[in-house]
Amino acid sequence: MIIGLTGSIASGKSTVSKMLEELGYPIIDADQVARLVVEPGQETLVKIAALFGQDVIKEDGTMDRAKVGELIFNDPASRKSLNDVIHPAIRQEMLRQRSELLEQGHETIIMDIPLLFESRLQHFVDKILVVSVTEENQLKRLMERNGLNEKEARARIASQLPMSVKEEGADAVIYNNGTFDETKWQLNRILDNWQVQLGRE
Ligand SMILES: CC(C)(COP(=O)(O)OP(=O)(O)OC[C@H]1O[C@@H](n2cnc3c(N)ncnc32)[C@H](O)[C@@H]1O)[C@@H](O)C(=O)NCCC(=O)NCCS
Ligand SMILES: Nc1ncnc2c1ncn2[C@@H]1O[C@H](COP(=O)(O)OP(=O)(O)OP(=O)(O)O)[C@@H](O)[C@H]1O
Repeated sequence: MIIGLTGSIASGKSTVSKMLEELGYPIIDADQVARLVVEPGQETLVKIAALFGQDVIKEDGTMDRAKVGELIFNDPASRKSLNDVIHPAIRQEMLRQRSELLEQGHETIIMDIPLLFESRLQHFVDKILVVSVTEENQLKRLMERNGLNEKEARARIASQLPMSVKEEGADAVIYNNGTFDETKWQLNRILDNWQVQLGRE
């Protein structure tokens, strides 16, 4: 079974993904893949520099994530241009990792994809698990974690589909507003319900 783990920015996907990893499930992390495909020497990074200018490449040849973030979270047209260049590369690498894990005999694979709904990738997965959070907690956690002011944090939240739309498309929802233990308890209950097998035991 391929489980798609998604939610909104700072809703707690990485937190839940870590819990799943501790339980022994293999994880494909789209945010990590997004970093891989822009490493120095990658064609995608050259395309991004052509889009936004050499200014977004740091002296050591890596992408200036803060600069690109500032551009794309404040301007839908830039966001679309970046997505058009980077998403095909991310999709290709995620599918490669998925095949590799299936070949290794894993029965359950977690694909942590923040933009699963925005990019219409529902067909990549068998079940969709959404990590939800109230807007108040989301804003507070995002500002704290990324050191953003309220305006910057709101711009990032607004760059994604509303939480309610994602909940509607979910097979199960984790409400991540309480303690970490409460979140873990909800996760375990969902895995029991779905009768998820680890495989390779
Ligand atoms: C814009 C970038 C450079 C900012 O990097 P930064 O290190 O500050 O953030 P990070 O990569 O950890 O992403 C944090 C979160 O931002 C949100 N986010 C990232 N990219 C996008 C996007 N194009 N549209 C909407 N939300 C996004 C996601 O919820 C993600 O989990 C980076 O997010 C990026 O390369 N984005 C494009 C690739 C992408 O769409 N990634 C999302 C998963 S496929
Ligand atoms: N139940 C919780 N109680 C308190 N803080 C939490 C809880 N869950 C997550 N957090 C904190 O909120 C922040 C966002 O969580 P996390 O990084 O897991 O979100 P995410 O959905 O993976 O974010 P992104 O989309 O930006 O990658 C982190 O600093 C995390 O430690």
